[in-house]
Amino acid sequence: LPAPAAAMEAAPLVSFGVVADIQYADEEDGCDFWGRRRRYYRHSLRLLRAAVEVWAAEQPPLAFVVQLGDCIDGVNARRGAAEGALERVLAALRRLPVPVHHAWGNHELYNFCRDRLASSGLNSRPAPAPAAGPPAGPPGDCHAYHFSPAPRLRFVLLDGYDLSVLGRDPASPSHRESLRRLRERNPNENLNSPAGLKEPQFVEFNGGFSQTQLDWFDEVLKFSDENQEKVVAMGHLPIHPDASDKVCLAWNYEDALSVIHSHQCVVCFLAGHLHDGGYCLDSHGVHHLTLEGIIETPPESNAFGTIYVYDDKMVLKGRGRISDRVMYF
Ligand SMILES: Nc1ncnc2c1ncn2[C@@H]1O[C@H](COP(=O)(O)OP(=O)(O)O)[C@@H](O)[C@H]1O
Repeated sequence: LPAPAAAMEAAPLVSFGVVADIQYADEEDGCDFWGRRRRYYRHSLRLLRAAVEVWAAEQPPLAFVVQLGDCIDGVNARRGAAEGALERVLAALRRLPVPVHHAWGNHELYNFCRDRLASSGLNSRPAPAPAAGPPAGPPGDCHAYHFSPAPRLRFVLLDGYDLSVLGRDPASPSHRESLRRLRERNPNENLNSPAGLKEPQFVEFNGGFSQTQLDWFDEVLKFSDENQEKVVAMGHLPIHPDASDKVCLAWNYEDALSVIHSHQCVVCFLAGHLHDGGYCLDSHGVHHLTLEGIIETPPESNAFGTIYVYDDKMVLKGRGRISDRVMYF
């Protein structure tokens, strides 16, 4: 901003850091499934540390950071390196004096079962639960919750792998139900393949939202509507086709969108998963921002951002291959 405009800009209600798909592993560079995109497994930790340095120096200080999932890569599981890799990522983030909210992605679930995630540093559900307002989260082991960092502003973290064949005991009813849903729409022998599917998001590396989670989400948004709050919702998986490719969406993204669209309060949905990033303003005025992933970012660049929330807009200051963006409400 030119100086006079900058001087007129009021302080933000809150500012926070965002980062997606770090996918750290102490491994040589690799590539994506198609062999087209390089994945910088080892450098990703250096890029995260550089992000943390920038965030830590920000004035006014950030209120929190959102890590949108896939913080370590599935290759760690095959090498018995999951715990060590996670500890390195969490240690980098611990240099920040603010809380970090962690979405759980497919790569967390390649490395850990949900019980282990719940007892790890990736369980970011605040304790104790808020005294007033809607329930802190849905019942069960879903990693979804809400918090209010400033008056009239609420953040809701959703768990897109609540319905999933990843991270749950294959003998559990929830795994069986998820596998049934997946097979119903994906007849491929390799359930990671979207080949020939009418709904290409029905692959094993995605997941969905249970009705229990959607009902809870609806209850939170009802409370926010009644209290004139603005809501930023977020999760690993994108929920709008115009902010994603056809494959990388949550299985039942339409259900999450209908909950959002039946309320006034949601202004933005933040996601990761799609390493190329994406953005759209949907038909109901909700901004869908999918962040570029660190893992496919060359070591000389970076991919993280800071979002400043004002009464009438959110301003994304992107670093490296993430662009600046102003999102009006
Ligand atoms: N088109 C596809 N057909 C079959 N398997 C696929 C396809 N795309 C991805 N996969 C497999 O699905 C898993 C997740 O894909 P990947 O691209 O690594 O996801 P992420 O972007 O979350 O790292 C990998 O095991 C990958 O080999």
